[in-house]
Amino acid sequence: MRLVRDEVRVRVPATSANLGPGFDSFGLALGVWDEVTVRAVAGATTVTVVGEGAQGLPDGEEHLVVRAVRLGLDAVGAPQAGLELTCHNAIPHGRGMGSSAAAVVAGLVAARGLVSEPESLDDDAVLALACRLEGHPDNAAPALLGGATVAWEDADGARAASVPVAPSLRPTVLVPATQLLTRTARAALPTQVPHADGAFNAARAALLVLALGGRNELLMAATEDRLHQAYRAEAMPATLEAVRAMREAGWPAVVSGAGPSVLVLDRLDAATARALEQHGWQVLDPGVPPRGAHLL
Ligand SMILES: Nc1ncnc2c1ncn2[C@@H]1O[C@H](COP(=O)(O)OP(=O)(O)OP(=O)(O)O)[C@@H](O)[C@H]1O
Ligand SMILES: N[C@@H](CCO)C(=O)O
Repeated sequence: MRLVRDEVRVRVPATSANLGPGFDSFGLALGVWDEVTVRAVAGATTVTVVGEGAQGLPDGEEHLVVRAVRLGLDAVGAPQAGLELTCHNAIPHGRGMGSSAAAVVAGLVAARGLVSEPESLDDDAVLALACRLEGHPDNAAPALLGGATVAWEDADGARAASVPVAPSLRPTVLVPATQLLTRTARAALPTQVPHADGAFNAARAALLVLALGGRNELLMAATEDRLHQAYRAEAMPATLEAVRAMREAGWPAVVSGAGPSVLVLDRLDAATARALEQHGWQVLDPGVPPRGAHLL
């Protein structure tokens, strides 16, 4: 395998995982995009970040996008090179909007763009590699494929299938100022859950497929969860309180990914959005891109 290009540019969307009952499996692409330019160079690896993460991210080999490019090149037997990265980041970090999965998917799609046989890094291969590096296919799948996805793992690794999304679905994301790392939110989960709660979530997750496809009257029931959100309340009390209040007012609100953002599977009216902004939430109306990460 050879490198056939010395520069590629990749766009990758934010994502929201879980969508309530689909813990570690459902995901939705959101129209907030990071853009990464990767150049293969003779010298040492350098990283320039503009926007989210401009301060505090590694600027060399430890940077997540660099690690993902290298993983992709190694996986197909392509030679490594020095890398010059420029990242224009819009996806907030540590907010439950899939920033780390986006970084990994961007690096792998960049590797696909650099090599002589890009088909050896097809979507199945990229998803499997993304999960080796980042762990969670529920964000990586919609970042790669766009739209809504269900991801699962079998003996061969991570797999994903797309779920039809009605054009009328207009999600809203409420983003707080504070961050919460996924590993902190996962540490709050129990090792076992009641059988009845498993059955409860299985029915809701099945309903969610219908609701995403346009059965809007099912959205409230389809976004109920007993497997993860309540367990995480102590780690993000304001988020769980916002979800509770929104649902009481009739909005299909859930914790976005591992939090602390809130995902509402509906478009808010202006007065509700204004009230939330006054309480410190940034209100996004990102849309659902039907296409995921791609080369520009
Ligand atoms: N674009 C990026 N470039 C490099 N590193 C990143 C990038 N985005 C995220 N990271 C790394 O991932 C960390 C955040 O990952 P984490 O999984 O905790 O949150 P998230 O991906 O934003 O949310 P979630 O997985 O719940 O949707 C950041 O602190 C940073 O170390
Ligand atoms: N399913 C994951 C999403 C975050 O990567 C979680 O809720 O922990």
